[in-house]
Amino acid sequence: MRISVFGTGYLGATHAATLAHWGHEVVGIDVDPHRVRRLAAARPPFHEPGFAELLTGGVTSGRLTFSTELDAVGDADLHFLCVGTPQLDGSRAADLRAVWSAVDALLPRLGAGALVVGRSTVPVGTATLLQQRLDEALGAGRAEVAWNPEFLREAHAVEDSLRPDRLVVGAGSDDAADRICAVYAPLIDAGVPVVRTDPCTAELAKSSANVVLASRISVVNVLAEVCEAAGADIERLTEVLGLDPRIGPHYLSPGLGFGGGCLPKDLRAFASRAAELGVSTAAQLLDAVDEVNTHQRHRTVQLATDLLGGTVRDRHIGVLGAAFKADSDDIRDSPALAVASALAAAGACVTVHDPKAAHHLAHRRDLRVADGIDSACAGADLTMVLTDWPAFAAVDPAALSAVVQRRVVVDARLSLDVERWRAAGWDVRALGRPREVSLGGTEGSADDGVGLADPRAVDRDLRAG
Ligand SMILES: NC(=O)c1ccc[n+]([C@@H]2O[C@H](COP(=O)([O-])OP(=O)(O)OC[C@H]3O[C@@H](n4cnc5c(N)ncnc54)[C@H](O)[C@@H]3O)[C@@H](O)[C@H]2O)c1
Ligand SMILES: O=c1ccn([C@@H]2O[C@H](COP(=O)(O)OP(=O)(O)O[C@H]3O[C@H](CO)[C@@H](O)[C@H](O)[C@H]3O)[C@@H](O)[C@H]2O)c(=O)[nH]1
Repeated sequence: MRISVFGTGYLGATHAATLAHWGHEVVGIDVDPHRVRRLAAARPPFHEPGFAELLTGGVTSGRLTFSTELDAVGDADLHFLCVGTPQLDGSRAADLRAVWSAVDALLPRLGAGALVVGRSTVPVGTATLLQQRLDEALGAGRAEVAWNPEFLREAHAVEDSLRPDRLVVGAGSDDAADRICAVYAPLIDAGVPVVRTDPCTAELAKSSANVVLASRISVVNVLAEVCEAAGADIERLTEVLGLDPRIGPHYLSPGLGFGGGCLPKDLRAFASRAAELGVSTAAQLLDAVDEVNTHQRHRTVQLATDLLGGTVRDRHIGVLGAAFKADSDDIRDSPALAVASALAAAGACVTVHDPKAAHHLAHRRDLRVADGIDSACAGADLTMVLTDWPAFAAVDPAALSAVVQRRVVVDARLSLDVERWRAAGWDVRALGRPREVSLGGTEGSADDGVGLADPRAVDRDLRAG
């Protein structure tokens, strides 16, 4: 099948390469010439495990091309929309300008029977408006709009594309639904469940999933705060919750909360659209989810401040992580970066290390960037693990003791082996974990031996000099 893919970001580039892998002839269209040049040369513009191989396979087969030129769409008669739908400036709503612009660009190229298939995450009702636009411009029945949302996770984009757990096909006609299903024949033959529905339900299927996921994280983080206040342990608590088959063990990790290019903006766009539709209770619930999420960032900054005796000014903080999650270089709405930035704004000397996202920080004047864990933490009064990279969990705390000023770590992703770190003399703090007085304290560490488990002790220490 000859297919065009509009937008070649995390979603579109992965989708285009996956389609070519299945044998389709695919052209990826993007307005960003730099991105297109890289992709055409089989050089991934972002970090995504397995993507380089998939891209190279497609480009070298000749089935996968990229262009900024609309004429490259050629005689493709199925067009996927994978452009960005970020949050609109000054509003919670989604910014759909890229969607409209891609459709306007496509209009003169749509022959009779053309099918435009949305894959971007959009507010419910978008497909209906796009269909109206096509009908007005081309005449009713000439071209059809359908929605086929994508559920891939960054860091797992390739495996999620090659082996999704469901396909949602939202089309107004059986013909359109059949043509979309034909694109995914290898998946359907392999038994991936397909839900055929109308475009509105398909649009909602995607945004609703992200609303549920975001809400689940905020619920867990509320439970973590209660655990902390009550002296209970959130990790044992989520273990118990996960054993209930109605809840399940996945997506229950407490900590710094959700970020990225999807959950935060999709949550807000959903609330905004629901309000437009007159459903005000959605915003009541989802604003609370959003507030709880932001609260995790404030709590983490506050914890750092407390551990440094009430002020972070001129204190050295080694931050491990800038990406919004492990195995990604994406820093969109990254909780890690939000915390690092807030601490720098409060006067701390913040040095950040991230295995893949550091290139995004080159222009930042408020943050120093280190190319390794040791250099990020050299002389640190406080170490903070803000992204769940396995490399951070694998750090040898005894070895790190030699480079830091004080052995105090904030484990904002609850990813460290607490006993091991405590055995090496570290004071380990995490949102949701009971505040244990560290047995080894910081005695014998590179600092002056003041037990940092008690913020008042730090305060005394810092005031003393
Ligand atoms: N990132 C994910 O994991 C993921 C997963 C599922 C769904 N989504 C959804 O997919 C959409 C894209 O997300 P993303 O993360 O890939 O965004 P992105 O910012 O990485 O990529 C968007 C791309 O669209 C291009 N673009 C903008 N206007 C265009 C136009 N008129 N014509 C052609 N290209 C244009 C941009 O230059 C950019 O390369 C969003 O709606 C998002 O919510 C993303
Ligand atoms: O138990 C958890 C799980 C995740 N997170 C955080 O939540 C955010 C989002 O994580 P994840 O969902 O794994 O990554 P995304 O790539 O943003 O994927 C989400 O957003 C995509 C874009 O819409 C959807 O396609 C996916 O299905 C949906 O999981 C990250 O900051 C994670 O650190 C937690 O705090 N606790």
